[in-house]
Parts: sequence; structure tokens; C-alpha cells
Amino acid sequence: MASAVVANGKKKLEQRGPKIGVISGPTNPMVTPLLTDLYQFTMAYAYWKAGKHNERAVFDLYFRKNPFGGEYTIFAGLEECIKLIAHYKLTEEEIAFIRKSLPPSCEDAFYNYLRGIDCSDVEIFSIPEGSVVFPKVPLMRIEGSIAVVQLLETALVNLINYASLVTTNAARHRFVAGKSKLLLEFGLRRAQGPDGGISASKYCYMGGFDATSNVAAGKLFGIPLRGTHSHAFVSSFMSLDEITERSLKHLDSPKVCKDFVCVVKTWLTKLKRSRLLGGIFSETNQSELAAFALYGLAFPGGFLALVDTYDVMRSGVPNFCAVALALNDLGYRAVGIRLDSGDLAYQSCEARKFFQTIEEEFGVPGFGKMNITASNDLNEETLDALKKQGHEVDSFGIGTHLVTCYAQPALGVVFKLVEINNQPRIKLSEDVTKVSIPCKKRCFRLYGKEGYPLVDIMTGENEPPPKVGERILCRHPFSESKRAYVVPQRVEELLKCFWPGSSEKIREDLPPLKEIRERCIEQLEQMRPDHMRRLNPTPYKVSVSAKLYDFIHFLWLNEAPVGELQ
Ligand SMILES: Nc1ncnc2c1ncn2[C@@H]1O[C@H](COP(=O)(O)OP(=O)(O)OP(=O)(O)O)[C@@H](O)[C@H]1O
Ligand SMILES: O=P(O)(O)OC[C@H]1O[C@H](OP(=O)(O)OP(=O)(O)O)[C@H](O)[C@@H]1O
Ligand SMILES: O=C(O)c1cccnc1
Ligand SMILES: [Mg+2]
Repeated sequence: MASAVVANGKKKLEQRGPKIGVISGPTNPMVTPLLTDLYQFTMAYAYWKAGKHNERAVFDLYFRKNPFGGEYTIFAGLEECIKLIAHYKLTEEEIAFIRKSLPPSCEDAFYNYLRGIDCSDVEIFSIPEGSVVFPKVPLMRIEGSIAVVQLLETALVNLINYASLVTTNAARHRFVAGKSKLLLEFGLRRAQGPDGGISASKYCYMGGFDATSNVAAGKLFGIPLRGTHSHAFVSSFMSLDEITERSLKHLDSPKVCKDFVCVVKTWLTKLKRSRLLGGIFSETNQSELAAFALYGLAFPGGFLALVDTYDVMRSGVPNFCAVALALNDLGYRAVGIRLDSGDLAYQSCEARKFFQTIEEEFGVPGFGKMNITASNDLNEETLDALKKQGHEVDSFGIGTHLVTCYAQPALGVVFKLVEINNQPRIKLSEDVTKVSIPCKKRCFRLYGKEGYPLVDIMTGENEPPPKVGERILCRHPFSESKRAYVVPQRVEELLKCFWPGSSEKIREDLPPLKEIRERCIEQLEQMRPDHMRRLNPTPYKVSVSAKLYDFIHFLWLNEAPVGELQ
């Protein structure tokens, strides 16, 4: 009995065990059975024609190299894959399109076969989403009739590739920024289309960002929304005379301040006359002051100003402080400023000094701790440079580099056949890194004495699993001399059942995004620091059991033709 409970599907099968849940359809309606390469349908036809389409096949989905010059990757996109699987069914319209796209010689009965297929007999084992993962280890193991699993290949690889890449990118940005900084994803306008933008927001949150500016993603995934305002808002004002409604109620009393703008102006004059601050600026830009005052009137409890439209220290910061101090008189606490150009380290330090001087000179507790947000083409390198220089930024707003994965635009996720009809298969290549690891496998993470993961090991499905306290030989899959004994203190099985097909296995829950995010943060924290550093990180060991090693090399020799020298 399958354990799929499909929301609006044709098939409503009872969920086994206590984990009852409904799987909704893919987030993006473009994720359909047609989201695949033509060759998957042509192969399906050829399999069908040969009567081979129902042969039981096992495929591994994995990648070969960690992105961004690092030594780790975060696995993401699983939930969307399961949503596709749960709802996989070709419509009549889709079948008609396939019929038009294949040669007319393709027999009608094939389309009846397509009409009948779904994923009720497909079995998916996967590493949980949000896990730290490494090259060559199967992220997902997909088993089913060969034609159906091939039809799934492209969509599954597509759903994992960018998701894992951008989650890893976000995690790397978090790593350099440090735990204490607020990270805001601002990438929607620069993302590769709407799906790129929505996916980026989801997966950057998963990778450790705190919030997004993307409203649609906030609604779809419950990600906290955050934002400031733009330069256009500041430059749209000409003078303070534009503010006609100037009254503002005190926060904690019924008293109303009739002319908030007048209080703002008074504060600006006080700041100008201040012994310590007066030298920094003289006349500030009055249209900017109007924009800030109006924003303060609109959001007295959440006032945050973009201060670099005209001049950060000679205009933006003093204008902001005048409005913040006026709000303070009425019981409100301003939030802070955003810097969006120039030397962000220097300017944040200057702004901080300005705020601290106000706190001391005018006796406004907490004013020195005003939030400073920085944005403008930030990436791992600039975050790192800022950290080395010393800065006073509390939050970073990051867009283009983060969501476009500017430093590396794709993760090389692949989907390889490892077994058919219980016969292990191997794919050879001149390039040894491209040789696939055959067999339906189990994968384990072995932890050492200090609690760090030491090595991932793949074994044949029927081998006895590694045991705590028992020495096991871990071998590099392709390099004979690289091997090590490990006595694991903890053994974690990596591949878990997320779609049991027609088996009796219990399906793992699909956790909410927030839980996946927590898993990701926790997993990153437990990694040994030398695997995580940006410069020359130590590669994490990925190995196979002695038995699997021998079998790989036996199969390799069996399949590789012997050359003849003339
Ligand atoms: N202290 C710093 N150290 C290293 N890089 C910095 C520092 N401050 C800012 N940056 C980065 O330097 C680059 C500045 O870019 P650029 O000179 O094009 O912008 P700008 O002229 O300051 O602003 P605008 O966006 O208005 O053109 C940005 O990528 C920014 O993130
Ligand atoms: O720089 P990113 O990391 O992509 O972050 C988002 C950027 O988008 C906004 O302005 P936009 O870039 O549209 O205009 P600007 O370059 O004039 O600031 C914002 O002010 C940031 O600069
Ligand atoms: O809210 C912001 O400040 C914001 C949002 C998107 C892009 N740049 C800035
Ligand atoms: Mg910009």
C-alpha cells in the first residue's frame, strides 16, 4: 500500500503510520510532467517499444564538485521534488502535445501507456533537505520503472540544482557576516525571472538569511518580510512645505503634537549648534529632510531612512537624527539608517560615532545603538573585507550577487543509472571524477570523538551497516592508496524514505521551511572549522566500503574494453 496522500489528486491513498500529511502541488505551476527534455520521451518510447519500460531501475542524483571554491554544499529542493512526484500525471492535453512532438511513426498504444503512468510505484530515498552534503554521495536515490524514472530526471535535477546552489551561497554569506548580523535578501529585481526570485527568497532563508523584501515569497512560505525605502522616495520631495498634515500623537499618551515638522527643525538647529557635531555639517538638504519627516509621520514606530541620496555625513545622517530625536520626544524609537553607496566600513563608523555623540550629549539612552543597514553590490568578498577593516553595520541587504549566484552560476548535479533489474551498472569516463559509483547503495555519516562528522561512507545495500565503536575501513572510491580506519562514535544513515512507492516503508515528513532552516544552521555549526574556512578549506572525506571498492573496480575492468597496440 502506498503512503501518498495527495491533496487534490486522483489517487487518495491512506498514509501509513502516524505521520499524516497532505502534499500540495509544486509551488511553480510550470513544474509539470512536460518540464523535461525531449530525449526523456524519446527514450521512454524506445524502452516501451522494446518492452523494457517496466524494468526496475535505480538512479542516483548527486553532484561532483562543491561550489564557490568551498568544501561543502547544502542540499535543498527536496520538498518541491516530492510535490512533483505526488502529483505526477500527464493530462490529455499534454499527451496530445507529446504525440505532436514525436515522429508520426510512434504507435498509438504508447500514448495509452503514458496516460496510465504516475509515481505510485516510484521509491525515493533522500538526504533530508537542509543537510550539509558532499560530492559523489547520492542526495537522492530514485527507484522505479526505467521509463518513468527517466521522465523525472530533468525536473528533479532542475529542482535540486539552483535550490542547493543558492542555499549554499546564502550559507556562505552568513558564514562571513557572522551570526550576530541581520541578513536581508533584496534580490528579486535582479533574479533570473520570477521563479529565480521566488526560489532565491525561499532558499536564502533556508541557508540562514533572516528576511526577504520579496512579498510574494513572504506570503507563499511565511518568510519574515523586511525593507527600507528607495532613493526615489527621497528625491520625490522638493521642500518641507509639501508636508501639510503635520500632527502626530504621542506614543503613550493622548497628547498630540500639532507640528511635528517644527520639532524636527528645532532638533536640527540644536544638532547644528552642538559643540561636537556642528563642525561635521552645516546646511542639510531640505527636500531630504522633508522626505524623512514625512516617513517618520507615516511610520513613527518603524522609522528607517536611506541616508546616501545627497551626502551621508553632511546631510543624510543629521537629517535622520533630527527626525529620530523628534520622534523620541513623542515616545517613539527610530529604527536606523541604510547606507547604499561609498565606503560602507568608513561611513558606518562615522555614523555610529555621530549616534553615540548624540546619546551622550543629549542624554538619549540607546541612541548610539541605532541600527545601520548596508547594501550595494555586496558579496562574500565585500562582507569579508568589511569585517577585516572593522565596521559598524548591523544588517546587510544583499541582492544581485546572492540570488544570481554570480560567483558560480550552476551546480553540476547529475542523475546516473546505478542498477537495472538488480544488476549494478557503471558509467566510465576518461575523466575519473566522472566515473559513477554503481549499485543500489546505503550512505552513512560517521562521527568522531569530538562530535564532528569525519567521513561519509557508501556501502552496498545488503552490507552490514557501520556500527558505533566498530572499526571500519573507509576507502577512496577511485584512489587505491587513500584509505583509513574509522571507529565511529555515532553513525547517521543519510538516505531516508521520502516516497515509498508501493512498498510498506514509512514516509518521512516534509518539515516546514523554518525547521529545515534550523536543521541547516545546526548542521553547519557541527562541521569541523577547517572544512568551512573560505581560504583553502580541507576537503571532507567521502568513501566507500572495502566491498563496494572491490566491486567498483571489478565492474570497471569488466566494462572497459581492452585496447590493442599495433
Ligand atoms: N569598505 C569597503 N571595503 C570593500 N568594499 C567596499 C567597501 N565599501 C563598499 N564596498 C563595495 O565597493 C563597491 C562600491 O561600488 P561603486 O563604487 O560602484 O558604488 P558607489 O559609487 O559607492 O555607489 P553607487 O551604487 O551609487 O554607484 C560595492 O560593491 C560595495 O559593496
Ligand atoms: O546591490 P544589490 O546587492 O543588488 O542589492 C539591492 C540593490 O537594489 C537597490 O537599488 P538598485 O540597485 O536598484 O539601485 P542603485 O544601484 O542605484 O542602488 C538597493 O538600493 C540595493 O543597492
Ligand atoms: O527594502 C529595501 O531597502 C530594498 C529592497 C529591495 C532592493 N533594495 C532595497
Ligand atoms: Mg545597486
